[in-house]
Amino acid sequence: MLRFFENLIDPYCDYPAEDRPPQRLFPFFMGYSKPFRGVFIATGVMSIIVAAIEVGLIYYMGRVVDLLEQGPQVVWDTYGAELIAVAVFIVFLRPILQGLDVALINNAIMPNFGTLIRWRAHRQVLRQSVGWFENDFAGRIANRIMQTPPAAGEVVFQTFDAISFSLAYLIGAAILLTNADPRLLIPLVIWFALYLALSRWALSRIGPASQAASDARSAVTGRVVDAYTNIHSVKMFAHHDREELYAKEAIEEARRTFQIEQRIFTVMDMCLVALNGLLIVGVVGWALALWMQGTASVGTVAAATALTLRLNSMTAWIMWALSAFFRQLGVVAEGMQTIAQPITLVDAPGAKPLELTDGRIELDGLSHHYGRGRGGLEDVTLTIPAGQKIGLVGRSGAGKSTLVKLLLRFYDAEQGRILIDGQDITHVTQDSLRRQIGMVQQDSALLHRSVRENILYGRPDADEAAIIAAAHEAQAHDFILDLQDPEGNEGYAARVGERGVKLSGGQRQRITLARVILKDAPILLLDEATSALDSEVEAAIQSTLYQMMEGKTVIAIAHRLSTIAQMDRILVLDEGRIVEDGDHDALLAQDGLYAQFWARQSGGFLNADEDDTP
Ligand SMILES: Nc1ncnc2c1ncn2[C@@H]1O[C@H](COP(=O)(O)OP(=O)(O)OP(=O)(O)O)[C@@H](O)[C@H]1O
Repeated sequence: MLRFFENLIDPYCDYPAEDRPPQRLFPFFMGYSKPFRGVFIATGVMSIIVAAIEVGLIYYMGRVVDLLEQGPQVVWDTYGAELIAVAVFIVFLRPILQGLDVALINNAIMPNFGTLIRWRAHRQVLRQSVGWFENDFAGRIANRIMQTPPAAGEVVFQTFDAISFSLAYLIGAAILLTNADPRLLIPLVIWFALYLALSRWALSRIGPASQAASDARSAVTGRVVDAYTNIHSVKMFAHHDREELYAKEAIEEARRTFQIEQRIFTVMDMCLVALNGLLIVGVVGWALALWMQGTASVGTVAAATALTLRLNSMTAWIMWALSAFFRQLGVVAEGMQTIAQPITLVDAPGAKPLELTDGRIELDGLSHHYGRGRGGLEDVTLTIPAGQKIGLVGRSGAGKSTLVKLLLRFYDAEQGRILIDGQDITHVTQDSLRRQIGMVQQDSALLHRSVRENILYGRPDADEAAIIAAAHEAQAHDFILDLQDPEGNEGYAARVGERGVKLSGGQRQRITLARVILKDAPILLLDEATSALDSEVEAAIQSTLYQMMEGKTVIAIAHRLSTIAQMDRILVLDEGRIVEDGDHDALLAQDGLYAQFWARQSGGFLNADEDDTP
């Protein structure tokens, strides 16, 4: 039966992905929880019914006390049927109604609400640009994705479990006291006013305090994960102490912000106990006084006492629930800093897929400085005819990788445009653009999955024979067969470790090469594609690469000039500008930067950090 409630909402149901999600908490929350609206309403109604039953029971207890005055025989003869009906209600109907309420909260809302938020948040974040990820810690982003859904779930839970229930209970209590004697309402109203004032005081502080505490916790995760992912650097430079200190700063900040949050709770708890004391003395004392004057029955005193004692235990719970509500709202607000960020690099409205006919690339006045006013690329204008093979050289930081990343639209160029076969790349869909481009990078990180899955990333529908053929071409097949991971998976099924750390740099590079071979895209970008290989493997791969380049437009970045000397055309970049353009012989004859690089290479390496300005 509970499965019915569990399946009431599909957390993975379709929804329009928003490039600019609402920036304010309430609209954001409402937007995310749209599929739950019906269930929320049903739960709210059920909570009110359950609270009404609770108040009704107390009222009935008072009535029973009053009835007892009439003697056993009269009570049984006159009210026997009524008592049996109430008993049947309490034993059978009440558990069903309360069970419905609990099942809606526990089974329909709780597991699905957090899942929905986590799923949508992850999808939203995954759509962010490369630049967006470069500006934050992966650990902090992950932490927000992880801690926001349970916090949002808690907010909803408290709303229905505590807040709506207690409101309904309070109203019921007021009605009951008024019925018994309207004067009994006075202490309740005074108490409620003071209680509201206390809540306001506490809640105005809890929200910001918990947001700060949550922010500090995310910062701890960011720093800690940063150290773990860069554990090689930490060990190599023997920087344990520094890393400890770096993390400790964040941990201490988390402690400090948590302390501030906890202070509010302590003060709040103390005030609450005092307030409740007032309530008990006020209502029960007044009821007793009324009874002494003969204007209230014993039953009224009993019901008023039971009600206040119940309110007394409930207020602590409500206050706790309210503070949990606002504390978790603070966590959600903090998570929104990541989840609700607008996606700045999006497909243009009505963008069509890139239609690649020849593979001609044009750069028109392209400038990009990563928002800093310098560095990157400076006014690059260039036409690469279809099928031309370009070698791109220049010192470190000259802007070579920037050019390649702009071509892939990892960033939107600050000025100028890029056309592929006459189509501006900002006007076509990003997916179609990247599908037409194969890229092998200098820093070839792999996904922590099997070798097979990593190679398949290039073309998910490829069959086993195609995977193996690609691995053969990339000179990777033999070493892949020897791989084994700690779980005992071997060969193509072996997992490669986070970012591929369990493989050598050359092995990683060959697997990324295999996946680009499998992808077989008409435009090929090679950013130091063979930099991690020994010369024997590199020689073998060079011939594969030349085969791969057949009929494709290619841009290859290399510091080892021998690997690009045979390209159709070589471009020299310096401080973001193209300063030389021609084939190997022409550039040598020009006797400029390229000739200097070539002359300085011993065994084919460009000493890129030296100042070799002509
Ligand atoms: N994500 C980024 N944010 C800000 N600045 C960046 C970013 N990436 C690169 N840069 C800056 O842009 C300039 C060009 O960098 P780029 O990576 O394009 O150089 P490169 O020629 O490829 O260097 P290398 O040969 O060392 O790979 C550098 O000054 C670099 O600091």
